[in-house]
Amino acid sequence: MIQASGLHKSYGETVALDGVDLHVREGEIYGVLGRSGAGKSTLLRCVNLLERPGRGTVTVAGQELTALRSGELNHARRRIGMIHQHFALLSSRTVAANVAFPLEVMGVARAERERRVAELLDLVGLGGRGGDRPHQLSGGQKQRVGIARALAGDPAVLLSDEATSALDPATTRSILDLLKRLNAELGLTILLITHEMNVVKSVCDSVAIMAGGRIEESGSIAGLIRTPGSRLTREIFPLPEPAPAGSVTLTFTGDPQRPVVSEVVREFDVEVSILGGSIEDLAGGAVGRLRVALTGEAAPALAYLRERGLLVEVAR
Ligand SMILES: Nc1ncnc2c1ncn2[C@@H]1O[C@H](COP(=O)(O)OP(=O)(O)OP(=O)(O)O)[C@@H](O)[C@H]1O
Repeated sequence: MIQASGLHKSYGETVALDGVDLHVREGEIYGVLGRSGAGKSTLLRCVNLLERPGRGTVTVAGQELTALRSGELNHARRRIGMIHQHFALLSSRTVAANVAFPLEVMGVARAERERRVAELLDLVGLGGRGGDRPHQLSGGQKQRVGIARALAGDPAVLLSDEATSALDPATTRSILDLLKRLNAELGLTILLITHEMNVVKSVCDSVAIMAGGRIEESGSIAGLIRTPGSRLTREIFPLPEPAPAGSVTLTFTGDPQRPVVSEVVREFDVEVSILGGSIEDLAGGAVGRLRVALTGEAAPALAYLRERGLLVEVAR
């Protein structure tokens, strides 16, 4: 649904994007995670061509945006909604008039506009609040207005620029739940940028980790969790690094209740000491990571664990 290839962008001497490739599949929630200055906002602005990349191409919903002239580009951008950290609402307009704004720009007739605005406000849980002004709303409600406005043009893709960074944890949760529901019910593809691992953990199907204008690691979360040495896994499950020589780190997906450790102790001549670990609920299900020291006949026990689908990493 979104394909960016070889994106470069510089501001004077500062290289903000240094050869970025991004592939977001239709219907997924894709997170771009990175610290301040990593290049996330620049990447997002290049995806809808608010910023023109110095090199590289961007294709959204089958249309190569980098090949379009400005008139055609404005039209193509209707398929791309965007929400912002500080909501970007017009304070002089009512909630309904904020949501109606893109429809006015598109030339949608008044009766149809009113019908659509009422429908969008219901969709985001703000039915009946159309007459309010933005200052009468909480931060979470303002972001709901931002989401309704972004959906007004019936976009194929929603871009989210740190949409929950200004919100408290409970409100963040409710906005993430709303995005997840819109993704499931409307089939909306969502590309979000964030510096918060919690956002990635709770809603994303795929992720790209950015640093210094480059993507260091990307892919589906389920796939990265099963990739030896994955940085994402290390960041979600922080264990002391480097792992002590000879220690074994086990990553398991699926049923966290399954007694794999007691199984190996029972089946093999080994003893297991637990050095650390945790279990996390990710969007795709529970994942656990456990660091252990094995004494005795370790090799057949490790083979047994691998056969059961665990990722087994032995520190040298
Ligand atoms: N308009 C601009 N003019 C000059 N430099 C810029 C501009 N926009 C971004 N940069 C620089 O490009 C680099 C990447 O910035 P960008 O805003 O994309 O990072 P980010 O990961 O989104 O960080 P943040 O979360 O702080 O916005 C930074 O060094 C930044 O200073």
